[in-house]
Amino acid sequence: MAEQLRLRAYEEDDIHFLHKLVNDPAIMSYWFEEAYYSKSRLKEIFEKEQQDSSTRSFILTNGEQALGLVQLFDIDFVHRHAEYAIMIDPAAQGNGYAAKATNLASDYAFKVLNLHKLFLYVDEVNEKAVHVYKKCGYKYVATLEEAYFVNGIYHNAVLMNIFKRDYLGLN
Ligand SMILES: CC(=O)SCCNC(=O)CCNC(=O)[C@H](O)C(C)(C)COP(=O)(O)OP(=O)(O)OC[C@H]1O[C@@H](n2cnc3c(N)ncnc32)[C@H](O)[C@@H]1OP(=O)(O)O
Repeated sequence: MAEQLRLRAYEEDDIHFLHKLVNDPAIMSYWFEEAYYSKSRLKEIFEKEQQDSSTRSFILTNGEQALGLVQLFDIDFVHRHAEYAIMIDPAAQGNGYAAKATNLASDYAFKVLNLHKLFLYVDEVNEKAVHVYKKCGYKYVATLEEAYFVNGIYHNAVLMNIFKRDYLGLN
């Protein structure tokens, strides 16, 4: 089947898919989070999100197949910015999906939500992710020294951002 990547709303049924990813330390260490999520906690978070206009959680799909999770969160409709994050199922990694998903999220943020800016924090050692973000137009802003404690040591985080005018070539 030809590749048909899209983002769709994260549904309650996706908890089973997500449960595997958010309990994987190889993923969650790069989200600066503990890989410790029960299904009931994920259900609570899901239900809270349904009442919360500041988050958009998407499942990246190819046809019916779930490939990963993409989030726009802390969406601020006054200042018109949001934070971006992504995780791809390890079974689906290495296929170039991350840049496509990141561009789909930027499309949504800038063309649907009319945001002005997206930003993200990425572990300095996560070179693959940094490469993807640069490829998608994110620019380096600053390094936050020893911002997150991961696997026994403090890691520097890199703050990156992208503006709507640059993404859409409106300059
Ligand atoms: C703001 C945040 O969300 S930061 C946290 C990001 N999430 C994570 O790190 C969680 C765990 N990791 C993942 O989920 C995934 O590995 C992701 C999302 C980081 C990347 O998705 P993948 O499917 O692995 O990568 P994908 O195949 O799409 O692209 C990888 C790109 O990086 C390049 N790459 C791979 N390794 C490296 C490296 N060590 N240094 C630089 N570039 C690299 C590849 O060549 C490819 O680039 P190209 O398309 O220009 O050739």
